[in-house]
Amino acid sequence: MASSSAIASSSAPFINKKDVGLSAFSSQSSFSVQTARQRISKKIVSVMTPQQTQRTPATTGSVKTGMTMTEKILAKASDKPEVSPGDNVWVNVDVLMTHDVCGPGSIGIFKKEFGQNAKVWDREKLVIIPDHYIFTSDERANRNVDILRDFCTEQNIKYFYDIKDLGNFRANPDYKGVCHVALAQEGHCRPGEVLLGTDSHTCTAGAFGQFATGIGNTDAGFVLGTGKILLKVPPTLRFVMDGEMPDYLLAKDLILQIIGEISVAGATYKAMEFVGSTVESLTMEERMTLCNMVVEAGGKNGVIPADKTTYDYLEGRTSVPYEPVYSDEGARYLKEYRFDVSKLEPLVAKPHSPDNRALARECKDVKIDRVYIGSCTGGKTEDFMAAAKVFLASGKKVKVPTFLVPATQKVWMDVYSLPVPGAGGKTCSQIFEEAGCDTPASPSCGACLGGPKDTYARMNEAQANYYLFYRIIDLLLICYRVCVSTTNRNFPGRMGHKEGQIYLASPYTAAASALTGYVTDPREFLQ
Ligand SMILES: CC(C)[C@H](C(=O)O)[C@@H](O)C(=O)O
Repeated sequence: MASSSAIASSSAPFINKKDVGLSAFSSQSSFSVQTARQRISKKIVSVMTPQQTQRTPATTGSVKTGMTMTEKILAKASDKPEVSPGDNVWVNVDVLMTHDVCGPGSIGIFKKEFGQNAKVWDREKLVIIPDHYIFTSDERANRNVDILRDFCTEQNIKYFYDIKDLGNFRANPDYKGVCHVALAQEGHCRPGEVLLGTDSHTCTAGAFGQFATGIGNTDAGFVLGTGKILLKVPPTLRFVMDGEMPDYLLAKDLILQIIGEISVAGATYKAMEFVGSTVESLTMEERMTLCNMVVEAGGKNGVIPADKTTYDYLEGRTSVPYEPVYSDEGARYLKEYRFDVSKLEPLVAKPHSPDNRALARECKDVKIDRVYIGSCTGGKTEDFMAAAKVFLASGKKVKVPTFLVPATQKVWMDVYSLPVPGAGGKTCSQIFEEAGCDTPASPSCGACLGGPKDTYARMNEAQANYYLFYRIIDLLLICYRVCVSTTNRNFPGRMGHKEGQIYLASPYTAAASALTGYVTDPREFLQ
């Protein structure tokens, strides 16, 4: 048994480190440093100093430490009464998702380690979603989908969202599109569970009050064989967002605000818990946008407590019983940030980093040559509704090519069928057509991460045959290789062209920018 002093010295540094991060806006909120200090000292009282060797009732094992919801989910999944940040625990996995880019590699590792005839641990807990490089003639990309299909047949996998006819996605009723959006729509995201995926944006599912994180192919190969993973429990950062959300802001602005504040490394291997009245007011799709980009701050997972909004969304989508968990009153947070959302303004992340934050209104001098609306971050039904709202309010036509890539087949249907509020029954697709946008494309990850050369809306580089000619054109036009995009990453080369400049923005800001031809604050059209 560990001595009391050992417990004290291992616990104390974590608690002593607890401090409160003040956002640029928190000084205007009701939050006070004094309150934070009082809370910290309350915590320290319950920790034994190294001199206290004798046990007193307050320090016996009968007193449970408060846990965050991330810790609670991991405790439950590892059959432990309690876990603490830094603990390494074997976790039982509820759902493993993989796609066409990482599935074949994960399957290869599974077969190598567990044998050619091995069976996956649970044919109903594996979800396979081709979504990345789908509408392409690239043979290796096509082969990846074939490998997934063969594996699913061999293993009798229950949830495989296949696509065979690339010429007409609608001829493939099982095909969904972007995995993170499809997982939610198909009821695979459930409060209190552990969802892993071979994709960094698997953190999106934290919006459902579950532990969701991306893993590599090797880990996925192991999960395929055992249904387990060894995880280090992350400490939690708490983001309290209060205040009424102005009607020119979207969740994308909130997460760009946070990443700009804490940097792309600010949450490395940490859980990011989002709470507060603003978060409670967000729809599920907006909550997904918030959690989707935690990985752009290095976060291990993002998480939002489940509530009525969550349960309503899940109604009819899943029949699997689930058990939501909530952070304890006395849970330990590494740091707390507070935001008064009513004071925030529309933002962009300038090239080439998601933390390169700027106010959209201060980037008016940035001329653009295209707009891209799509991806797991910004290609959901509500993202298209938001863009349509701006086009409708302006009554104008776009000035640059505007590419629309619905995340999933359901989003595509919504774009063509749901009436946009206040538009006299018009659908998004009608409004987009009137505004002069490109016709909504087949659902997939599209050009969010470049993809093969023939990917729709990819920012392409000069072709080899005409290299010199195109290189000269490229150099002449270089200042116009600029895209405003609702996606999540703007690293060099991310959407294809290695000299491309990507400004990450909300669907409001993207649509406003399409109408002017430069980075534009949506208030120009929404007020
Ligand atoms: C292809 C995949 C491994 C990658 C990821 O993990 O995020 C992609 O989805 C991305 O957005 O960059």
